[in-house]
Amino acid sequence: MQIDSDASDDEVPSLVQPETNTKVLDDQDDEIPSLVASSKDSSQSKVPITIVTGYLGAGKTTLLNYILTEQHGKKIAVILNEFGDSIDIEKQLTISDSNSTSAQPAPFVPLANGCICCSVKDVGVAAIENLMEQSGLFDYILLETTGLADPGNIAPIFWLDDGLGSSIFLDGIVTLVDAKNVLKSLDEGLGDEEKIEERKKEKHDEHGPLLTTAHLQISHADVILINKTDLVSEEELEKVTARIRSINGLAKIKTTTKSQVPQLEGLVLDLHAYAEVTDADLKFASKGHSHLDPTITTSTITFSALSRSQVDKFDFFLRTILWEETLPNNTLHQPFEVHRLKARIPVQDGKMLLIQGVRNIYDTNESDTKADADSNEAKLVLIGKGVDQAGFRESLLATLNE
Ligand SMILES: Nc1nc2c(ncn2[C@@H]2O[C@H](COP(=O)(O)OP(=O)(O)OP(=O)(O)O)[C@@H](O)[C@H]2O)c(=O)[nH]1
Ligand SMILES: [Zn+2]
Repeated sequence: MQIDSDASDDEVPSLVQPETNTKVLDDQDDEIPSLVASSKDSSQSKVPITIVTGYLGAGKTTLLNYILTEQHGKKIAVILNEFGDSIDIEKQLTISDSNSTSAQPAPFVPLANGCICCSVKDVGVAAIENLMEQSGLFDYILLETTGLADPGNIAPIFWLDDGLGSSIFLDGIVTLVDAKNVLKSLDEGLGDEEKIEERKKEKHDEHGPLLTTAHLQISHADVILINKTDLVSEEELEKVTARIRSINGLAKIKTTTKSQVPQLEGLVLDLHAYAEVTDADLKFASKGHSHLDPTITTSTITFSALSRSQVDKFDFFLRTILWEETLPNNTLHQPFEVHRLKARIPVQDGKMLLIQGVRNIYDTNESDTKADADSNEAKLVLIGKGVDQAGFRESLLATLNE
């Protein structure tokens, strides 16, 4: 089954071949799922969306096909998305905001296992809104982005409380990488002097190796599937895994062949990656993995529980690093760029601050969660460029003790 045409960019791909659809039907004669709204109140509940990203040919479509034929008890809307960069998305958002009723209805193709497919070739976000008007038809959205998409531009659209986020919530980002080609893609930011000079001008980026799309897709991921394991040796696979782990210390990493994930729950569906900040995740990231990649690293800053009066100071620190890309109380730092951020910060009055961030957006929740006896320590995990410089911790401590 093919639901995406890789060869052609201006043709709406045919989503499901009829014979495949029939075959799936045959497999489950006794249980034909209905497309009627489930018993829970779907007008109230938000629908989770998982963004599936990955470099050209990494196996995204293969993964979606696999999910569409697996039994998972969910009615999944699959969206093949062709919006590439932030400019396009913003344009589409504006169009669909002012004119959402006239958005072309996307063609839906119901599948026997309860999935529905929808092609969103050019309409982008408008089609998702159109989908939402039919909520009740499905209870999960999977969005396949094009090979060159930067998930850092897409994620905030679905994470924010206003706008589209009101009916959809971002469950997480799954990045597929091609085990055979990913190291080459990551190294593209290093070589070719002329190209680097050119891109430096474009990006106003004067320091260090350049970010590649592969870096962006790995640094923003909550789950990384290293696919095409059949094409590499065990040693190569270990090398790839270590390099990816050094970039993103927070993500779950699994290896797959033909995108066959061992289980969908927790690896593709229901990741809760933007809802939870677990102690286990942060502890894992804090173990201090090797710095194998010169461009992006994961860095953990640990410090003591905050007093109530330091909570605002911590927030000031976050605003300054995320919005101004500078370190407060430190004028000598190297440039940096934060892609992903998670923190668990105990406050002395017994509360716990749970913080999530993607690029320059962050969200702080104060919970009654008690700190574990062995981890009354505050942890801030940062993934990005230049986040491992010592200046981060010094700046944070100076700001907290002002
Ligand atoms: N050898 C091998 N081939 C694979 C594997 N997974 C997928 N492929 C093949 O790789 C090619 C690309 O897979 P797709 O699933 O179309 O990749 P994609 O990420 O959707 O690609 P784009 O849409 O072009 O970005 C197809 O021919 C797949 O059959 C794998 O684990 N091993
Ligand atoms: Zn594809």
